[in-house]
Amino acid sequence: MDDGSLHCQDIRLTAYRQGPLLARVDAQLRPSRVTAILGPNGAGKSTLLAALCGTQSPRQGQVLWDGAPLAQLPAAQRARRMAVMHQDTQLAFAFTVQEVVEMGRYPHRQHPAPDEAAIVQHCMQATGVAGLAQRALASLSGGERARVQLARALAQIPPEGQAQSGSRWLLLDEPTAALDLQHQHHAMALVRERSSCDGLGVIVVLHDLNLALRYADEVLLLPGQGEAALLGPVHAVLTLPTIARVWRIHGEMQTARDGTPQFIAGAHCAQLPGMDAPVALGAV
Ligand SMILES: Nc1ncnc2c1ncn2[C@@H]1O[C@H](COP(=O)(O)OP(=O)(O)OP(=O)(O)O)[C@@H](O)[C@H]1O
Repeated sequence: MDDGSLHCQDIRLTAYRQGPLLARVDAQLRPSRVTAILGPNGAGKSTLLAALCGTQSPRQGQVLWDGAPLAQLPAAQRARRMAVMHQDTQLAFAFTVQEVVEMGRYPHRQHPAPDEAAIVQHCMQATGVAGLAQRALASLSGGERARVQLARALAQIPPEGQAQSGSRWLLLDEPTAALDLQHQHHAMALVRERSSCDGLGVIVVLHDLNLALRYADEVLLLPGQGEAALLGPVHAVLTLPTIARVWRIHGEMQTARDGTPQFIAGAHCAQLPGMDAPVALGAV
C-alpha cells in the first residue's frame, strides 16, 4: 500500500559503485517523522542520502517513493516535493543570501505560491539569517552558510495542502556540523516542528548521538563493514551495547531534566582500527 514512504528496497551500498560493500539497507522511512542516519565515518551515510534523493543509483536495489521507483520520477517533479541540503555546498557566483534562499523556490516557478516573497522571508527568519539577506554568501562564516542552505531547503518544500499529492521530504547531510550549540538545537527543533506539525518527512545524517536522542523519532543505523542497516525507534536502537559495538565508546545514559536520555562517553574506548594504541578519553 502507498503510505508515502521512501522505501529502500534491498539496497547494496558500495563506495562509488566499484568499491567494497558499505551497507545493506532494507528499510521503510515514513513521513511525519524525523529519521536520523547514524554510523561511523565512511559507513555510507552520504552515499545512502545520494541514493534517497536520486543523484546516485545504488549498485543493487532501488528506492521506491510513494510505491513507485524514484528513478522514474522526473527530476523537476521530485524537486517540488524533496529538498536536499548537502555538506558545505559551494556556489560559483557571488549570490546574496536572499538570492540563495530564493533558489529554493525555483522548482515552483511555473506555479508560484501567492506569497513567494513571504515564504523566503519566513525561512530566513526561522533560521536566523534575515539580517544577512543582502550579504554575499561567500562572505559568511561556515555556520552562517549552513543556516542559509537550511533556509533554502526549507523554502523549497511547500506546506501541507499546497503541494501536489504525495509525501514531502527534507534530506539533510550533517546540517549541524558547523553550527554552535544554540543553533544546533534551534535547527533540529525547527525541522522537528516541520515534521510533526506539517507532516514533512525529515531524514538527517548526524554524528551527535545526543541530538538524535533528543530530536529523532527513528534511527537508521549503518554499522559499517557491509553490515545490514538497522531501523527502529531511537531509544531502542541507541543502546549502550550498540554504541560500544559500533563506535567503540563505552559510556552511560543519563536522563536530562526533561526526561530525554543523553549519552555520556566513558573513560576509555577500545582500540580503533588502524591505530597502534587505545585512545584515552578524559574522565567524566
Ligand atoms: N568521491 C569519492 N570517490 C571515491 N570514493 C568515495 C568518494 N566519496 C566517498 N567515497 C567513499 O565512499 C565511502 C562512503 O562514504 P560516505 O561519504 O558515504 O560515508 P559517510 O558515512 O557519510 O562518512 P562521514 O561520516 O565521514 O561523512 C567511503 O569509504 C569513502 O571513502
